[in-house]
Amino acid sequence: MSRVGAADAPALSLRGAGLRYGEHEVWSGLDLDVHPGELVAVLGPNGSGKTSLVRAVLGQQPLTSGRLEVRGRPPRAGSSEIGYVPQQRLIDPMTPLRARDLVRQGLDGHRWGVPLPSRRVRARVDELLASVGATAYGDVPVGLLSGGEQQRVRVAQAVATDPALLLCDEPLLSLDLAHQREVVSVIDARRRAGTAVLFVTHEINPVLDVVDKVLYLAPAGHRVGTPDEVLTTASLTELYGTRVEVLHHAGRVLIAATGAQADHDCHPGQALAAGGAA
Ligand SMILES: Nc1ncnc2c1ncn2[C@@H]1O[C@H](COP(=O)(O)OP(=O)(O)OP(=O)(O)O)[C@@H](O)[C@H]1O
Repeated sequence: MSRVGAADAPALSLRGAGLRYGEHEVWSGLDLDVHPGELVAVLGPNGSGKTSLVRAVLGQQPLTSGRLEVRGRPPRAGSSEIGYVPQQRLIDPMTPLRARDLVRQGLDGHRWGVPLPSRRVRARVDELLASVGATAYGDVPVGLLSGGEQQRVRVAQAVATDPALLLCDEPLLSLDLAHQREVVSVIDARRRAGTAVLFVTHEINPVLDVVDKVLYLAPAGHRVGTPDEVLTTASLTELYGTRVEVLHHAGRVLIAATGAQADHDCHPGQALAAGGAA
């Protein structure tokens, strides 16, 4: 995997970051850098704090300790330096917006004052639609598109301002394998062009070929490293505090929870079926 600018200053940096809600510590002591051209997957069971991390990066949730910086500055809600791809949720078929209108919102959403001339906007929207392979359905009402097509359009919307950091919050949920592959390849194209990507997911396998590092959040702590370092029986057994088996088969990672506590925390059926991150 060639990495564009791993030597450059990180687009996202966390140092000793911690978050708690009242007495409930979600995570603490988190150190993580995501450089331009890197893709970091955030994995972990339900309730491990993945969404809380996304909200912290978006500037919606203050840390309780440590530091979080986007391009060297504290995060700001609504920053054009962050592109956000939300969880896949089907858009109502009656929504009166075309795909290109949604993408245009990505351009206008951060902009104050004089609007861009409409010819330039149209050209930029066309370019963005083309970059995610959505030219053919740019004029189709977005609610009539398939889940995968909608997700491509959301990626185009998220990268409209050419953000330094692309934050993807379980963008593959409820997509079939073919659509998962397509959406991952669209996101990976941005990554290869130098965008830093933080990709929250329940399943590592759809992104295994493009991931540089993994942040695994778990009940007994967290770990950052390459997939080979983090997704091992020893490492996950330690993180869950109970026996977890990691198997590699046909280029996929299969995670099987065997202890009673892990059965509760890891959703082993999903993990075994989907090669998920427990
Ligand atoms: N605003 C809040 N106030 C209090 N507790 C919260 C708040 N938001 C989240 N939590 C708790 O913090 C923990 C982490 O939640 P979070 O939603 O970040 O986890 P998650 O890994 O995204 O979970 P899932 O995979 O189920 O979406 C959970 O125990 C949750 O109940």
